[in-house]
Amino acid sequence: MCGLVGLVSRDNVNVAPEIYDALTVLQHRGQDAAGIMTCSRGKFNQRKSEGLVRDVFRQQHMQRLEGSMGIGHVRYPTAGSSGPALAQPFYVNSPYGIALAHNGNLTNSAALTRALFESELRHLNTDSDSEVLLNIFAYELQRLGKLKPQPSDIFAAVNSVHRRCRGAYAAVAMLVNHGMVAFRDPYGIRPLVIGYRDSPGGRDYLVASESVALDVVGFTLIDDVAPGEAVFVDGDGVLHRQQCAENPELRPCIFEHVYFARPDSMIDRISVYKTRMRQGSALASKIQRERPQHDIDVVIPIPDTSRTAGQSLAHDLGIKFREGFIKNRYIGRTFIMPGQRQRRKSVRQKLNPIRLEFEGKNVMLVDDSIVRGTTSREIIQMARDAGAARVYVASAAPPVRYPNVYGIDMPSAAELIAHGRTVDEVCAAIGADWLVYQDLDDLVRCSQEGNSNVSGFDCSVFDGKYITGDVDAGYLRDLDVARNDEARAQQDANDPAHGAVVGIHNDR
Ligand SMILES: O=P(O)(O)OC[C@H]1O[C@H](OP(=O)(O)OP(=O)(O)O)[C@H](O)[C@@H]1O
Ligand SMILES: NC(=O)CC[C@H](N)C(=O)O
Ligand SMILES: [Mg+2]
Repeated sequence: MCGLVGLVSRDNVNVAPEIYDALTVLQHRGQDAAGIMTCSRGKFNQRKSEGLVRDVFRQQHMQRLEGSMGIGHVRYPTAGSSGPALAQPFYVNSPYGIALAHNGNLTNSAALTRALFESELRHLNTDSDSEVLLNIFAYELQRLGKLKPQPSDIFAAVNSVHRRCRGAYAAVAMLVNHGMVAFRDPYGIRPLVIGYRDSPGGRDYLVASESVALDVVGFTLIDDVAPGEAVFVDGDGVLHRQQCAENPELRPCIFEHVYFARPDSMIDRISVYKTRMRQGSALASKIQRERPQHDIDVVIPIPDTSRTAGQSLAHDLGIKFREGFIKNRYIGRTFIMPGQRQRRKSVRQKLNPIRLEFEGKNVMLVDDSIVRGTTSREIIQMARDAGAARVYVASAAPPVRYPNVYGIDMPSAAELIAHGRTVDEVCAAIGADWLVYQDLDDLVRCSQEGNSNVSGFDCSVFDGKYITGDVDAGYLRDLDVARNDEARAQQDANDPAHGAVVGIHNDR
């Protein structure tokens, strides 16, 4: 999952500091690389590199990032290699000069790459699907041949993107002298919002992956960008919106509600926080139904994400809720780290038990999800080492059994602990005394209660049904071979530099 931001201001100010602030609250969506591009006096300025937002941008970079229009990105790789060359935004010089930032994952980037190369005579310098998306958009805009593109031209190009690209894409692009456009795939798999702020020079617009980014820089939410819709802020600062897909149908990724998004975000008018509270309540009902005579003494969340669901679970069960694990606030999210060794080590560095909450007690540990099982395995052992009598585990999401192809880095079924295992087998594999999972119907209901107009969600990691209809066994096999942990470690060993940043000057 990546995070993106785009800002156009009518004031004659540099927007880079605000983009920086917005990226810091989207950091949970991607920890590998970060970048900002701005536009001033008909030129792009850029800084992008591997690392966290706070490490990538120094004062000298911020000074160079001049301009009242800009876009930014935090990356969590799901396609291509890691490394500086794949940090975003991406740039093409023609037409107009376009920079683009993307959250999601294209499922037909191999076919599109061939078409771009063989028929459209375009060069791609990386193996990033986001560079593919940018070039498809650029090619479709160039074909229209306008010296000054009108909103209808921008929307026509987005329509062509929808016809050609498959998979998940929320994107923001900036066109030198002509404005900023943001669009969301026809299923709205990844989130995207737009907000405004009135400044002395007129109305400013901000698009972002999550509404928290609007909050932190003082913008008011206008709306979610609808599935298939494009929003375009032209060179005069006027906002245009248009539906650009033939059959849009909102099917947002439910894993955003489970894990990815911040609880203080609203996605498709659904409060992530309230949804997680409902998840805890639904889980409590299941426990009461299935084990009315349980002997749980205390409910302990595995920080951070499960704290919200853990509270309502404990409340509804009428059991004490205790913070039994303290999180080292300087360690990032472990699940989105590359490589299993780093993930396992980080769990130990990140969480430390408070012994007295465990000694002699039957503890129910709550997590939002169990994916590879890295966290639960370690945590259960830590709870036992801290003296717990019995260790029960509850997951606010159902078993994760299928790979994700829409922007979450779970490419390999074999790496998922619940793949091909029954609940009892997972329970044994993680070393718990009892394991209870949320039912998928309940999970969907918890999200839907926030907005009954959302008639369905992409639940592919739980049910193996891929909403874009183009993901078959062959695709999943190829993805597994190319991107499982071992394959990527091998790629890193073969090409540690992952290529150089080609395009715009990006000094250190
Ligand atoms: O089964 P696993 O493969 O370990 O993945 C699942 C775990 O990873 C995530 O935590 P993470 O540390 O990434 O972030 P958090 O602090 O937001 O909970 C998630 O919240 C689970 O705890
Ligand atoms: N998680 C994402 O949204 C990733 C975006 C893009 N597929 C990349 O790998 O850079
Ligand atoms: Mg966690």
